[in-house]
Amino acid sequence: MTHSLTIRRPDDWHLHLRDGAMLQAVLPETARHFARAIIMPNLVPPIVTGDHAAAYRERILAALPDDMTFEPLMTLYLTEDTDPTDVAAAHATGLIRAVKLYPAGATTNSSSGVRDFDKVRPVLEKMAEIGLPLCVHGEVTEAEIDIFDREAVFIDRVLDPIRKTTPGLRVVMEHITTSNGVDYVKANEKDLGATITTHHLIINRNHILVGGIKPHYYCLPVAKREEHRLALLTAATSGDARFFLGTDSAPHTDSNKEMACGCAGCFTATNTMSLLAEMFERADALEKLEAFTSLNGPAFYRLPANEETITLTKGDEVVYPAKIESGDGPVTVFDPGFPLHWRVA
Ligand SMILES: NC(=O)N[C@@H](CC(=O)O)C(=O)O
Ligand SMILES: [Zn+2]
Ligand SMILES: [Zn+2]
Repeated sequence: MTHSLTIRRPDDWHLHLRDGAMLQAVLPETARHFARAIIMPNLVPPIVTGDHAAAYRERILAALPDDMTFEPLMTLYLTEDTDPTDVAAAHATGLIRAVKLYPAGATTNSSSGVRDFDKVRPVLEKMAEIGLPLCVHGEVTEAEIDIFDREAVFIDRVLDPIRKTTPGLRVVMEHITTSNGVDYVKANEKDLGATITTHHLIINRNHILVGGIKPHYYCLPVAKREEHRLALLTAATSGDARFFLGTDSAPHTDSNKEMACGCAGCFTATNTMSLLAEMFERADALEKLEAFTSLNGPAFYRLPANEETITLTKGDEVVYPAKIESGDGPVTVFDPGFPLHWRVA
């Protein structure tokens, strides 16, 4: 039995750091283990220009504790007014690594997102030309579509048409939650990858709803049936280079989660590596953990894998805080409902 595992230092290909007091509180939780992260641009107001991204990057670096190293990989929030020239310029200097597509109204702070996909065609064409990936929150927003079907319908009605009309566009399907997402990625050899979150490997929709509503398990896209969780676990532990970790660690204060209309998002930055080691061990796939957390993502983003390593060891139960404090109030750390024994040494 393996009790120690050394892997290249991981990266997080989908992360919410927020700003101000919350940024200050959550950044060390990620930087403790992760070398780099793709930083989501859904602030209020969103990060829509290269200038915004440069200023936000400086705020992140200023919030980083002196004894930590971490590289924020910036993104721009795609709107119907996004200027292809600004995108290309921010990409040319290495400032941004992706552009993020939120269908308007799909998730937290997405009201400035895209309503008419034809309006963003010039940006997408420019991105295809320069090889800049599009990260996609893949859910339709039509009121008549059941929330549990929104990812599958998005693939058919929005994503596949966009990919067909924009050949060469490199796409990351963010936080996939269904076997439909897994199958779509597998059916497309080129220019397509997907991030999978830590929590979607662990919970299904029963965890949210059975025995009382659990606001800290509510995120978007919402967790689906068990068969979908199993499809995600199989994809993540397969070693297939098209699947990589994007935690989607999304802090909200407890007062914003535990209310009549609670915010969507699970905060997993603190214990993600312990959670993943546990899930990969249960799947008898610890040897595939490094591909998922540390190799497949850099390969997709055409960046070198990290040279540093981390060592995970298995031992006594891992003690982690139930909540972290932020200047805005406490933030509950994702609790899988079972004890963890793997820790980063
Ligand atoms: N995943 C979530 O449930 N929430 C994210 C937004 C997102 O990634 O969709 C957030 O910003 O809180
Ligand atoms: Zn999202
Ligand atoms: Zn997210």
